[in-house]
Amino acid sequence: MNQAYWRQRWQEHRIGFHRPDVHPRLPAFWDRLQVAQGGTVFVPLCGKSLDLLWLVEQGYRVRGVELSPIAVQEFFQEHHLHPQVDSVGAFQRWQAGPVEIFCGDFFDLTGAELKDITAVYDRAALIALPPELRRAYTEKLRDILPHRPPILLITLDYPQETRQGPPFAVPEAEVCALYQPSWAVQHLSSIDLREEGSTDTNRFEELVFALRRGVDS
Ligand SMILES: C[S@@+](CC[C@H](N)C(=O)[O-])C[C@H]1O[C@@H](n2cnc3c(N)ncnc32)[C@H](O)[C@@H]1O
Repeated sequence: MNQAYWRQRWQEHRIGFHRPDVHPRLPAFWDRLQVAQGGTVFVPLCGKSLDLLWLVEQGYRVRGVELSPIAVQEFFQEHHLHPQVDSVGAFQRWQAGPVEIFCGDFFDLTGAELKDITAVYDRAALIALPPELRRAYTEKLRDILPHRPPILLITLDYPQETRQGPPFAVPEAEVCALYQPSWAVQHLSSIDLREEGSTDTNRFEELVFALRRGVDS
């Protein structure tokens, strides 16, 4: 699951993770974070998700980070947006009004780019990564978000031995181990995806968490 893997997936258009609609858990649970309008929401590993535009419609600015220039270009093209492109550190920054996408490697973020972030939305970022990178990902979040903005986190849970990730299973115990004590973990919901059309024969659940500033901050 290195950079070459994701770049190739975008090149070959193998992007089954991309939804043609807003992820249903975003409008259902976003209010639980109680983020004031006008704030800036960080969306790590954002792909070309329509969730960015939903957040803008709710009155936020959004700042994504995405490795693939194909994803970034398609996002702006598909929504008829005309971005300005410049360089910020190791990133190419694409910006159109309230939407900014930093094109480059999440692990190159320094934190300087995220000082004004008021919340984080993670759908299919943590679960896109294998176990060793999940640890590195959350350690990086800890470094670059010292003010500990609240996070809406969506993961999947299923018997990992039944399929190869990504997406990987990240159960509640692992979420707690990765984020606490920097963030306090509240499990908001478990949704049985087999009741929503998934044909899986094994347990296949989506988990939604609200993470709030914890005791180490
Ligand atoms: C499973 S997709 C999810 C995309 C998006 N969150 C969504 O819901 O559609 C994971 C995305 O992370 C990107 N990615 C993977 N590793 C990355 C890294 N180190 N830095 C930035 N983006 C990365 C991939 O290119 C891919 O678009």
